[in-house]
Amino acid sequence: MRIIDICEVTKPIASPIRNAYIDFSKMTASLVAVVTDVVRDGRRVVGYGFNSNGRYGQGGLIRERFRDRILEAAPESLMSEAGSNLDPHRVWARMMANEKPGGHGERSVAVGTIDMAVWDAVAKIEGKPLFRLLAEMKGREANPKVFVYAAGGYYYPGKDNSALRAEMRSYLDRGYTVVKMKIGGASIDEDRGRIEAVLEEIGSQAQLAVDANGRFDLETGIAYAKVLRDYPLFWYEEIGDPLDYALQAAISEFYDAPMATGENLFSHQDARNLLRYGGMRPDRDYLQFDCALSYGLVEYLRTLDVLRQFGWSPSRCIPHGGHQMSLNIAAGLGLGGNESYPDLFQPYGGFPDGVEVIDGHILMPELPGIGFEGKSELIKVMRELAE
Ligand SMILES: O=C([O-])CC(=O)C(=O)O
Ligand SMILES: [Mg+2]
Repeated sequence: MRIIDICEVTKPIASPIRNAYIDFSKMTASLVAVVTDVVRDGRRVVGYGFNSNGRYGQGGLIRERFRDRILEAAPESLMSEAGSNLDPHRVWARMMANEKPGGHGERSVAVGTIDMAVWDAVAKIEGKPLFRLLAEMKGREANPKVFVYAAGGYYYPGKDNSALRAEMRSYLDRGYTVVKMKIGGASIDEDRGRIEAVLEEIGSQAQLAVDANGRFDLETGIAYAKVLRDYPLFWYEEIGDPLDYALQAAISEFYDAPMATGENLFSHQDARNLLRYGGMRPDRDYLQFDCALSYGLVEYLRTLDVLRQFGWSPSRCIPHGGHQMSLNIAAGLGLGGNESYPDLFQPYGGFPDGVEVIDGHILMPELPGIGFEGKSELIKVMRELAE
């Protein structure tokens, strides 16, 4: 068997929203297909992947470097020992040949996107859901019930507190028990009003997480911590620059309740530095590394090894990104859950058709691969690329 082609297309996922750092008016994502010569159920096996929101499409890097490295490799050098499937670790090593360490830039997004497609193909060739394959690989029991929370609460032109409340209410109506909103894109007084409006709306039906998207300096992060600690928040997310571990550690002196960060750390080395120097607490804080932005699942497995070395449980991980890849990792490897954007970044995010959120959890359907074939709007776009 072999990979016969790798296709990429850069697609818009633009919307008029903004967080404290960026707007999404020009946001794009790369969609990738890894085309194999394997046939299952009368159909060519094609693995699909895409990067999650927040970083832009990576067509340049994919087409100029990573695609060709894979296609130029001897097919048997990318296969498992048994020769019956691709070995994602070997494909990964091939992609990263002649790449220096450190300074991860956005090549981690390009590699993560292709890596997602490789895992999708591998699980389809095995004829199993990826989460079942991952659990088998690690000798553990899969748990198809996954916690998900609703991310939104963006700043939006003309959006007032009643619109924000209505948005959050709609998430509760759809079964979510944790909702997230943005902070740091307005004055602290305005944000306080927004938070109080949402807390009044959700009452005891749900919990609220807030996300500063790395906007704050130490002084502002502490000022917000002093306001936020009066509320029963689910977490206080990405307070300062993602690579400023000393800032993260300093905030923990002002904020006892859970904090979350990691969506902009793109390697297991960066994750290790966060755990070494960031003052994050394994009994309450959350880690949001997103494989689709950070060299894929091959690298995420290394990150999970780092967590173990530092005494962290995988259940403290609730990845950023709202994609089905992380749902599979959560169900297969025991993560604490996954993000979800009920109204954004479609058709890429979300769940297979018919999957409902009940009491803050979904049940993974038994679909081969990552499960994209179960989401009709998504698979339609994917097949336009390669089938
Ligand atoms: O607004 C964004 O860039 C997305 C984000 O931080 C999140 O989902 O946590
Ligand atoms: Mg975030």
